[in-house]
Parts: sequence; C-alpha cells; structure tokens
Amino acid sequence: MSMRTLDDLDVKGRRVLVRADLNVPLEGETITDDGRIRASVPTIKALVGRGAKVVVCAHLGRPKGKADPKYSLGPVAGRLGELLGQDVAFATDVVGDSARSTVDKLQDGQVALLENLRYEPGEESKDDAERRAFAEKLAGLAEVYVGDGFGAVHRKHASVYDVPRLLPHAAGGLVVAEVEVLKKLTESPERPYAVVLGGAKVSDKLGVIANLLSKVDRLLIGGGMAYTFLKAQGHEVGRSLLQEDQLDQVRGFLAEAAERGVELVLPVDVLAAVTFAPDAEHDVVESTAIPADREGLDIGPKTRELFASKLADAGTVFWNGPMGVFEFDAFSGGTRAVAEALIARTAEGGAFTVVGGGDSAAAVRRLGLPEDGFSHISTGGGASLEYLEGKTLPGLAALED
Ligand SMILES: Nc1ncnc2c1ncn2[C@@H]1O[C@H](COP(=O)(O)OP(=O)(O)O)[C@@H](O)[C@H]1O
Ligand SMILES: O=C(OP(=O)(O)O)[C@H](O)COP(=O)(O)O
Repeated sequence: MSMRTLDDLDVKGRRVLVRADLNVPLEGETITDDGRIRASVPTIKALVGRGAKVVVCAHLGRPKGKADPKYSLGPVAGRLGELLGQDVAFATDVVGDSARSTVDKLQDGQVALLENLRYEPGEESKDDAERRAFAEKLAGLAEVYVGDGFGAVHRKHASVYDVPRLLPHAAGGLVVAEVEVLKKLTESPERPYAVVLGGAKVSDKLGVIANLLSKVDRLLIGGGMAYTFLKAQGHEVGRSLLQEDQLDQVRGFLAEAAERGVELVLPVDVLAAVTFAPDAEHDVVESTAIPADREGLDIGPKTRELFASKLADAGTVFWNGPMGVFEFDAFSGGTRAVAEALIARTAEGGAFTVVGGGDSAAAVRRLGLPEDGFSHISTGGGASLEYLEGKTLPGLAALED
C-alpha cells in the first residue's frame, strides 16, 4: 500500500481539511479521556508549522443526521486549543454560514474546528448521490485534504471516503503510524495469535468474526459481546446486552470455530447486576445461570483467570472492547484483569500486544495502567479489527488513489 504523506503536499497558505477522529467520551460537557484529541495533535501542529490554514472536521457519537447539543464538538475545540497552545475557532455548523465565515477568517497557521459531521445526514448516507452532494460542500471549504481519523477509516462516509476524491490528499501521521503497526499483525503474527473482543458495539463487531476465524488461534469473547454467544448456546442471559437478530450468525461462528480448531473462549461466570448503575447490587453467577431480572455488567473472577491463562503463552494479542462497564468501578475488574494479562505478557517480551478502540484505550488510562505496558495502543477499535480481517478500508483506499 502506498499512501501519500504530508511531505508530498504543498500546504503553505492553503486551506487544509483534516479529517480527525475526535470521538472522545463525555460526561455532560466534560471530556473524560482526551486520548484521541492528543493523538490528533502532531498532524495539526505539523500543518500549522508549515503555514497552512487548518480546518479540522470530525464526528462525535452517533447523532444520526440531526443537530443535537449532546453531541456538540464545542468542548473538544476548547481542549484541542489547550493541547495545541493556540486558539481553535469553532464553527457552530458543518458546512453552513458559520463554517464558511470561520474558514474565511483563518490566517496562515491558524486552526478551526467544524461542528460534528454527523449532524449532516449526507455524512453517513448510503445513497451515493446524497453523500457526494455533502462531500462537495465539505470539500468546498478547503483546497487540500488530510486523512488522519484512523478510528473512522472503516466507515464509507463522505468525510472519509468521498472528500479525498475531490481534493489533492495525503494520509496524516497518525494513519501512517497505525497502519504500520497493524501490518505487522497481518503479515506474520507470532503464534498462538489471540484476539480478545468485548465492548458494546456488538452488531458492528460480530461482523468481523467470520473473517478472523481463519486468521487466529484463540478468540476470547467478553464484555457486551459475550451474551449473544451465551444465548446462541441456549443459555438465558436475563437483561444483558443481546443482539437477537444475529443469533443464527453466532451459531454459525461457534460451529466454524470448532471445525477450524479455533479455541473460542466464553465467560464461565459474570457479575449480574439488578440495574445499570455504578452502585448496582450484584452477584457473581455462572454464565449459564443468569437470572431473568439481572444484566451481566462484567466478567466474573473465574473468567478473569481463564482469560489470563489463555493469554499467558500467546505470541500475539489484539484486544478490542472492555470486558465490562469499566466506567463503573464495581464493574471494571474484568477489564483490569485482561489489561494486566497483556501487560505481563508484553513485559516478559513474549508477545506483541495491541489494544485498539476509543473506550479500550480510555479504560487503560482510567484504570491507571501504563500505556507503554503494551506494544501499541491504537485509536481505532472497529477500524483495526476490519484491517486485521484483511478488508479494504474505504478511508485508506481513498488515500491511495
Ligand atoms: N456487559 C456489558 N454491558 C453493557 N455495556 C458494556 C458491557 N461491557 C462493556 N460495555 C461497554 O462497552 C463500551 C465500549 O464498547 P466499544 O465502543 O465497542 O469499545 P471500543 O471503543 O474500545 O471499540 C464501554 O462504554 C463499556 O461500558
Ligand atoms: O469510536 C470509534 O470506533 P471504536 O469504538 O471502534 O474505536 C470511532 O470514532 C468510529 O465511531 P463509529 O463506530 O460510531 O463509526
């Protein structure tokens, strides 16, 4: 794969649209983890240093094509400014009057951030014409495009896929660095190769399993992902996260894993809570006996040991998705146990370990674990997984053209 990089672009005095991934966790207007903002800084700084007028665009959450103050990038503009050490002008719309006038006022070396791309229905539209019409408006704000939102390169969205077709373009430093690491995992992973999957984007990430089964030796499933597997095996999962419409698909994965000799490891116990709350009353129960009125919010102690033992001799580990609702201290133990198992394996020099995903990376930091305890922490979960599947990612393909 050959992607043009920043060095191939003439940016001085030009308006450069940078597609970043600034999808950070928020509590109200407070950013609880700024990892993705920090990861976007080197590329923006490089462009500032070269005298570009930098127009940053990004998404936050899933507002589904409508303006919703809950998903405003306003708080992110403030934090980005602090990290850059210069003001970031914030446009209160994406391609409207505010965006145009904010961009028009930019001097060389100044930075603006547009409002959440996903306020615009064209951004994520499956209708090519609608998506392209929005892409043209977005491209109209700039003269050059830099793709640096690694966490979103698996999305065929206007800002990721269509805009680079309309402007001279290059990959930013973050995308280049992320791809370099993931290449290592796809080309010749040391074995046993284990993938640990969890998190809450169950529907999205179940899709990657079909292709991963031909590449990995072990697949450990925890977090919100596990309950669809347990249900597919015929167990009741109470009020736990469940992707009912994908049960047949999951039964297929269980059969295929067995056929291929891939060890598919599921929780044997879980913390079953009466409600979804930080102080929820809960008990450790067998994963085959989750009461109907309870929801599984973390993997249990036996599962933590089981997962750690399956990672103890791995040569390569990719982990995406927390093992439980780590944001609540009472349900963060499973995520901590998996993270610590990876750190131990990395320290022994025995494995190449990669953590991917906004929340997984945030969990590592929230739990006070050392970021340099892993071989790499990726800003993209779904994006990394789809890369490991061997898929062509729309946002990377667009940067190659
Ligand atoms: N058992 C569970 N039930 C509900 N939510 C869960 C469970 N386990 C993990 N989660 C949630 O998954 C979210 C992260 O999922 P996801 O976005 O898929 O991860 P990443 O951002 O690392 O790719 C976290 O907010 C966490 O609280
Ligand atoms: O958080 C993200 O992905 P991740 O949770 O897979 O790491 C990216 O910002 C993409 O967001 P999306 O999954 O809503 O398209």
